[in-house]
Amino acid sequence: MSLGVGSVLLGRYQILRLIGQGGMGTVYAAFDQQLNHQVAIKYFRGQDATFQSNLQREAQILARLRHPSLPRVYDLQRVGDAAFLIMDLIEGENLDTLLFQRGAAFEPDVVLAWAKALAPALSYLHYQTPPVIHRDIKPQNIIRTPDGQLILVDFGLAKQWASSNQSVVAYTLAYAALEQIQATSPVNQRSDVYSFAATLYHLLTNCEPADALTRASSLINGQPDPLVNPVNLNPAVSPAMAAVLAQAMALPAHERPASIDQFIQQLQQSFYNQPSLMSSAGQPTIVQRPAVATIVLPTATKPALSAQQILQPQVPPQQITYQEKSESSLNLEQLWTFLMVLLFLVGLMVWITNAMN
Ligand SMILES: Nc1ncnc2c1ncn2[C@@H]1O[C@H](COP(=O)(O)OP(=O)(O)OP(=O)(O)O)[C@@H](O)[C@H]1O
Repeated sequence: MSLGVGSVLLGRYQILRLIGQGGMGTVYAAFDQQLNHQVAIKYFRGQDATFQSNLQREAQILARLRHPSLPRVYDLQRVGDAAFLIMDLIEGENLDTLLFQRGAAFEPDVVLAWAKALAPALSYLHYQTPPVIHRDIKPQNIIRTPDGQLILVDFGLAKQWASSNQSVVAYTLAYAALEQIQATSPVNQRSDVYSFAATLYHLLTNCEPADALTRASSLINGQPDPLVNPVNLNPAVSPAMAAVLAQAMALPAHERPASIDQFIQQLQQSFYNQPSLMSSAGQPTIVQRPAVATIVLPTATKPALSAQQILQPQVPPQQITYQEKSESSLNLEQLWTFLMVLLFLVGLMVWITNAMN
């Protein structure tokens, strides 16, 4: 089936351009000639009957969803072994493109604001009955619209059925949780917590995180976890924020925050309670000493320089000597004053005794 630019699909949708191609299908922008508006069409081809009926069931669930940060799904059309999902066309740039254009990591306050804007959409998916798991959260699937809104695209859709098909990769390795890659245990909202944290890690460091499979095999072979501490990649990230990300990217699912809400709460607390070594403007920030106790980096993700070492203020030895010196001279002064007062009192008593005699 030809889906060239200008061709009309299903007697109604004129293909405007190719948006992108993934493991499961191809996404096009099209013009709906019946309703006179633009849509996005995801084209799945060469799928068997089981996949098609699962896709239909899931599309029915997605069509019921209404959230300002999610595209609306309108229709699913099947032609032979191909299927077309019709949904809102989200205009704008995805965060992967924005990161590439910028060529540098985003500031923690910007990433935190984005995370807070996206979290309600993910929670909304997770609170559905049954829960809708996104399964492919990554910078490429988050679009910033021209008015600055963030929209999460490409959610859920039949990826759980695709994962049983060896020829289809229904996730993106760098952001996928271990249980999703290995298909050892059911994917749940904690799997999305992993992918969401991996996405934020990428935005905060401009580096793709080491994938869960590589990390797991390193640990099995007694090697250190290759996941680089984000503090070492971007000093504007605080050690506390890095610790929250590390926890959310824990390889065992049960060690991660139980929900997106919990993760966001922890991330927000880490941002406001624990300053980084550099302010977002690139100026050194004073690091509060008492916060050392709150830093718990899992040993698996310990950086070359531990959080404890980074936070420990380096006091030059001569300063300590100076402080010791000044303290002891203060004691001598007090002793000298005390002796003078004692001498004066003894003299006074001698004078009074003589005067009385
Ligand atoms: N409704 C939409 N509006 C605009 N762009 C979209 C929409 N849905 C998906 N996209 C974009 O289309 C591109 C390709 O998506 P696609 O889902 O094919 O790729 P993928 O996520 O890499 O792989 P997969 O097939 O495993 O989902 C992505 O960059 C995504 O941002």
